Amino acid sequence: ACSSKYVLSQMHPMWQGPLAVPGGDRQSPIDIVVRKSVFDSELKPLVTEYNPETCQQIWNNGYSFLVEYDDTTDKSTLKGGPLQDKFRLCQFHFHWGESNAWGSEHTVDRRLFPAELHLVHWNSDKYSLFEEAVMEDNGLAVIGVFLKVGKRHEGLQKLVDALPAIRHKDSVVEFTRFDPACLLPVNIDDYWTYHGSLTTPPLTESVTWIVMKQHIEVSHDQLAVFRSLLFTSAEEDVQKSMVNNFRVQQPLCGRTIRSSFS
Ligand SMILES: NS(=O)(=O)c1ccc(S(=O)(=O)NCc2cccs2)s1
Ligand SMILES: [Zn+2]
Repeated sequence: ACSSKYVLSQMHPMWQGPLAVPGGDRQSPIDIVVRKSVFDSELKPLVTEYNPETCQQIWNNGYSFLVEYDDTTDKSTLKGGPLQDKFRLCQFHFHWGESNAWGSEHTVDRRLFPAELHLVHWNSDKYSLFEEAVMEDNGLAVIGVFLKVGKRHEGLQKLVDALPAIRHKDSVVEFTRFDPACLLPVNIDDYWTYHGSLTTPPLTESVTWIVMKQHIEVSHDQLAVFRSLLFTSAEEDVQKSMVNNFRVQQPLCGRTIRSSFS
């Protein structure tokens, strides 16, 4: 539906359906067909400068859980790679399945991963607020990292231990001194990049996606704690497990996916 002319309810509970956006021809997520990606030697290495002191809170927004950073100054930033400007980290979150067989939003040659991390940044050279940047063409940059089930991720455990306190939608707890760099793979020089959108409402087509080729490993038990979260708030009488919070894949619509590696 590259030029769909309709949009279903933006409050579609699970956005699982073919939630289309008027004229949406650069929607996310997509399948990354490796042999169709184009090596671009002009792509630079990514430069992340994250300051753990800007970490503020962790909360359940009813779609995922988010770790939010103070983005009132350029303290935690991303530049380089495909980016012309400096981008400020505002939050990171994950998408995962009810089983280890699926859960990621992007796929690589149709391969699904059990989960996917998104580090969300906005263009602080051009805009003064995230809310502005989210509506603009080159407003956002999101780093995607695939998760595989294997050995325990020591850096992730601090975050896993905070999850029981935010089981219900709209619960929030203070969360400080967390360095998101510990969640990046060893090699961040190899990535795919393409122009796409947010994968949840408002679905705006303002994202430069940077999807890492190398995954990180987390343990089965760590991922099980993600699944203990709930979509529903404490007041609701029917509680629903927060699982399968990924969007269905969207048409490429002729877009080119570039790779930083040959
Ligand atoms: N999956 S994604 O990175 O394309 C984003 C979608 C919406 C985002 S948001 O920054 O507007 N926050 C709201 C959020 C909703 C769900 C998780 S976060 S980020
Ligand atoms: Zn996401």
